Amino acid sequence: MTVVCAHPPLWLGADQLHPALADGVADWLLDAGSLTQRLTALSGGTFGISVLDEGWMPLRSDECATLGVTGDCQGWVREVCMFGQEQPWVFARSVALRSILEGAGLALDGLGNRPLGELLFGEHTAFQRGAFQMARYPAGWLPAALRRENLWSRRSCFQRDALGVLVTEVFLPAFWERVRINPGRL
Ligand SMILES: C=C(O[C@@H]1C=C(C(=O)O)C=C[C@H]1O)C(=O)O
Repeated sequence: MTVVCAHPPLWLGADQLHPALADGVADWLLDAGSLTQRLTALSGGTFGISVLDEGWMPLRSDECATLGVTGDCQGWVREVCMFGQEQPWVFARSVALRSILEGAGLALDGLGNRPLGELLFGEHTAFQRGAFQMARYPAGWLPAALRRENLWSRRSCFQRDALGVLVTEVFLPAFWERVRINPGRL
Protein backbone atom coordinates (compact mmCIF):
# COMPACT_ATOMS: atom_id res chain seq x y z
CA MET A 1 0.00 0.00 0.00
CA THR A 2 1.33 3.46 -0.84
CA VAL A 3 0.97 5.92 2.00
CA VAL A 4 0.65 9.44 0.70
CA CYS A 5 1.11 12.21 3.24
CA ALA A 6 -0.83 15.42 2.92
CA HIS A 7 -1.51 18.24 5.32
CA PRO A 8 -5.09 18.64 6.43
CA PRO A 9 -6.84 21.31 4.39
CA LEU A 10 -8.41 24.38 5.92
CA TRP A 11 -12.04 23.45 6.43
CA LEU A 12 -14.30 26.51 6.20
CA GLY A 13 -18.00 27.15 6.69
CA ALA A 14 -20.00 28.50 3.74
CA ASP A 15 -19.93 32.02 5.15
CA GLN A 16 -16.13 31.91 5.51
CA LEU A 17 -15.48 31.16 1.83
CA HIS A 18 -14.22 34.10 -0.27
CA PRO A 19 -15.28 34.18 -2.98
CA ALA A 20 -18.56 32.54 -1.97
CA LEU A 21 -19.55 29.30 -3.70
CA ALA A 22 -21.08 29.81 -7.13
CA ASP A 23 -24.83 29.09 -7.08
CA GLY A 24 -24.59 25.81 -9.01
CA VAL A 25 -21.82 24.51 -6.75
CA ALA A 26 -23.63 25.62 -3.57
CA ASP A 27 -26.77 23.85 -4.77
CA TRP A 28 -24.90 20.55 -4.37
CA LEU A 29 -22.41 21.25 -1.60
CA LEU A 30 -24.89 22.85 0.78
CA ASP A 31 -27.80 20.47 0.26
CA ALA A 32 -28.40 18.77 3.63
CA GLY A 33 -30.61 16.00 2.21
CA SER A 34 -29.33 12.56 1.28
CA LEU A 35 -26.71 12.76 -1.45
CA THR A 36 -27.29 9.08 -2.21
CA GLN A 37 -30.93 9.82 -2.99
CA ARG A 38 -30.10 12.85 -5.11
CA LEU A 39 -27.45 10.99 -7.09
CA THR A 40 -29.78 8.02 -7.52
CA ALA A 41 -32.36 10.32 -9.09
CA LEU A 42 -29.74 11.96 -11.30
CA SER A 43 -28.39 8.62 -12.47
CA GLY A 44 -31.64 7.36 -14.00
CA GLY A 45 -31.30 3.93 -12.42
CA THR A 46 -27.56 3.49 -12.87
CA PHE A 47 -26.42 4.49 -9.36
CA GLY A 48 -23.94 2.22 -7.60
CA ILE A 49 -21.55 2.22 -4.67
CA SER A 50 -18.23 0.50 -4.54
CA VAL A 51 -16.39 0.12 -1.23
CA LEU A 52 -12.74 1.00 -1.78
CA ASP A 53 -11.43 0.52 1.75
CA GLU A 54 -12.86 -0.09 5.18
CA GLY A 55 -11.74 -1.20 8.59
CA TRP A 56 -10.46 -0.10 12.00
CA MET A 57 -7.57 2.29 11.59
CA PRO A 58 -6.03 5.46 12.98
CA LEU A 59 -8.09 8.51 12.04
CA ARG A 60 -6.51 11.66 10.65
CA SER A 61 -5.69 14.47 13.02
CA ASP A 62 -8.40 16.78 11.65
CA GLU A 63 -10.95 13.96 12.02
CA CYS A 64 -9.97 13.24 15.65
CA ALA A 65 -10.22 16.94 16.44
CA THR A 66 -13.65 17.25 14.79
CA LEU A 67 -14.89 14.22 16.71
CA GLY A 68 -13.77 15.86 19.94
CA VAL A 69 -10.54 13.97 20.64
CA THR A 70 -7.25 15.70 21.34
CA GLY A 71 -4.34 13.63 20.08
CA ASP A 72 -4.49 10.35 18.21
CA CYS A 73 -7.60 8.23 17.84
CA GLN A 74 -8.75 5.01 16.19
CA GLY A 75 -11.97 4.50 14.35
CA TRP A 76 -13.96 2.76 11.66
CA VAL A 77 -13.12 4.14 8.24
CA ARG A 78 -15.27 3.53 5.18
CA GLU A 79 -14.17 4.88 1.82
CA VAL A 80 -16.48 4.47 -1.15
CA CYS A 81 -16.93 5.68 -4.68
CA MET A 82 -20.44 6.51 -5.80
CA PHE A 83 -21.05 5.96 -9.49
CA GLY A 84 -23.69 7.12 -11.92
CA GLN A 85 -23.88 6.22 -15.59
CA GLU A 86 -20.76 4.15 -14.94
CA GLN A 87 -18.76 7.25 -14.08
CA PRO A 88 -17.15 7.98 -10.69
CA TRP A 89 -19.19 10.89 -9.33
CA VAL A 90 -18.37 11.20 -5.64
CA PHE A 91 -15.68 9.80 -3.36
CA ALA A 92 -16.81 9.57 0.27
CA ARG A 93 -14.93 8.85 3.47
CA SER A 94 -16.95 8.26 6.63
CA VAL A 95 -15.37 7.80 10.04
CA ALA A 96 -16.52 7.19 13.62
CA LEU A 97 -14.57 6.77 16.84
CA ARG A 98 -13.91 3.18 17.87
CA SER A 99 -14.48 3.90 21.56
CA ILE A 100 -18.01 5.13 20.89
CA LEU A 101 -19.02 3.08 17.88
CA GLU A 102 -18.45 -0.26 19.62
CA GLY A 103 -21.25 0.39 22.09
CA ALA A 104 -23.50 2.38 19.79
CA GLY A 105 -25.41 -0.29 17.88
CA LEU A 106 -24.57 1.03 14.42
CA ALA A 107 -23.32 -1.77 12.19
CA LEU A 108 -21.10 0.22 9.86
CA ASP A 109 -19.03 -2.89 9.20
CA GLY A 110 -22.04 -4.78 7.85
CA LEU A 111 -23.10 -2.21 5.23
CA GLY A 112 -21.12 -3.46 2.26
CA ASN A 113 -22.39 -1.93 -0.97
CA ARG A 114 -25.56 -0.59 0.64
CA PRO A 115 -25.35 3.20 1.07
CA LEU A 116 -24.61 4.64 4.49
CA GLY A 117 -27.36 7.14 3.69
CA GLU A 118 -29.85 4.32 4.45
CA LEU A 119 -28.71 4.37 8.08
CA LEU A 120 -28.26 8.11 8.42
CA PHE A 121 -31.47 9.17 6.67
CA GLY A 122 -33.63 6.09 7.34
CA GLU A 123 -37.20 6.44 8.58
CA HIS A 124 -36.32 5.64 12.20
CA THR A 125 -33.02 7.43 12.35
CA ALA A 126 -32.25 9.85 15.16
CA PHE A 127 -29.20 11.42 13.53
CA GLN A 128 -28.88 15.19 13.38
CA ARG A 129 -26.69 16.61 10.68
CA GLY A 130 -24.16 19.29 11.68
CA ALA A 131 -23.06 22.30 9.61
CA PHE A 132 -21.11 21.81 6.39
CA GLN A 133 -17.47 22.70 6.07
CA MET A 134 -15.81 22.93 2.68
CA ALA A 135 -12.25 22.52 1.42
CA ARG A 136 -10.29 21.68 -1.68
CA TYR A 137 -9.48 18.07 -0.86
CA PRO A 138 -5.80 17.07 -0.77
CA ALA A 139 -5.09 15.00 -3.90
CA GLY A 140 -2.84 12.75 -1.80
CA TRP A 141 -5.85 11.62 0.24
CA LEU A 142 -7.66 10.28 -2.83
CA PRO A 143 -7.14 6.77 -4.17
CA ALA A 144 -4.71 6.81 -7.10
CA ALA A 145 -7.40 6.15 -9.70
CA LEU A 146 -9.39 9.22 -8.62
CA ARG A 147 -6.49 11.50 -7.73
CA ARG A 148 -6.84 15.13 -8.85
CA GLU A 149 -5.79 18.41 -7.29
CA ASN A 150 -8.23 21.00 -6.02
CA LEU A 151 -11.49 19.06 -6.02
CA TRP A 152 -14.30 20.54 -3.97
CA SER A 153 -15.20 18.56 -0.88
CA ARG A 154 -17.56 19.04 2.02
CA ARG A 155 -17.87 17.39 5.37
CA SER A 156 -20.41 17.30 8.14
CA CYS A 157 -20.94 15.29 11.27
CA PHE A 158 -24.07 13.20 11.85
CA GLN A 159 -24.73 13.04 15.59
CA ARG A 160 -26.85 10.59 17.58
CA ASP A 161 -26.28 10.95 21.31
CA ALA A 162 -22.55 10.42 21.85
CA LEU A 163 -22.01 8.90 18.40
CA GLY A 164 -20.66 11.14 15.67
CA VAL A 165 -20.22 9.92 12.10
CA LEU A 166 -18.09 12.36 10.15
CA VAL A 167 -18.91 12.13 6.44
CA THR A 168 -16.63 13.77 3.87
CA GLU A 169 -17.65 13.83 0.22
CA VAL A 170 -15.44 14.80 -2.69
CA PHE A 171 -17.18 15.76 -5.93
CA LEU A 172 -15.29 14.32 -8.89
CA PRO A 173 -14.86 15.83 -12.39
CA ALA A 174 -17.31 13.39 -14.06
CA PHE A 175 -20.01 14.56 -11.65
CA TRP A 176 -19.58 18.24 -12.56
CA GLU A 177 -19.62 17.27 -16.25
CA ARG A 178 -22.90 15.42 -15.74
CA VAL A 179 -24.61 18.39 -14.08
CA ARG A 180 -22.94 20.80 -16.51
CA ILE A 181 -21.55 23.00 -13.78
CA ASN A 182 -18.09 24.47 -13.87
CA PRO A 183 -16.84 24.21 -10.29
CA GLY A 184 -13.90 26.53 -11.00
CA ARG A 185 -10.17 25.94 -10.97
CA LEU A 186 -10.22 22.19 -11.62
C1 LIG B 1 -24.44 10.53 3.91
C2 LIG B 1 -24.95 9.91 2.88
O1 LIG B 1 -24.52 8.71 2.54
C3 LIG B 1 -23.72 8.59 1.41
C4 LIG B 1 -23.25 7.20 1.37
C5 LIG B 1 -22.01 6.86 1.74
C6 LIG B 1 -21.57 5.43 1.90
O2 LIG B 1 -22.32 4.53 1.55
O3 LIG B 1 -20.47 5.19 2.40
C7 LIG B 1 -21.10 7.83 2.02
C8 LIG B 1 -21.39 9.15 1.93
C9 LIG B 1 -22.66 9.63 1.54
O4 LIG B 1 -22.63 10.49 0.47
C10 LIG B 1 -25.95 10.51 2.00
O5 LIG B 1 -26.66 9.80 1.30
O6 LIG B 1 -26.07 11.76 2.03
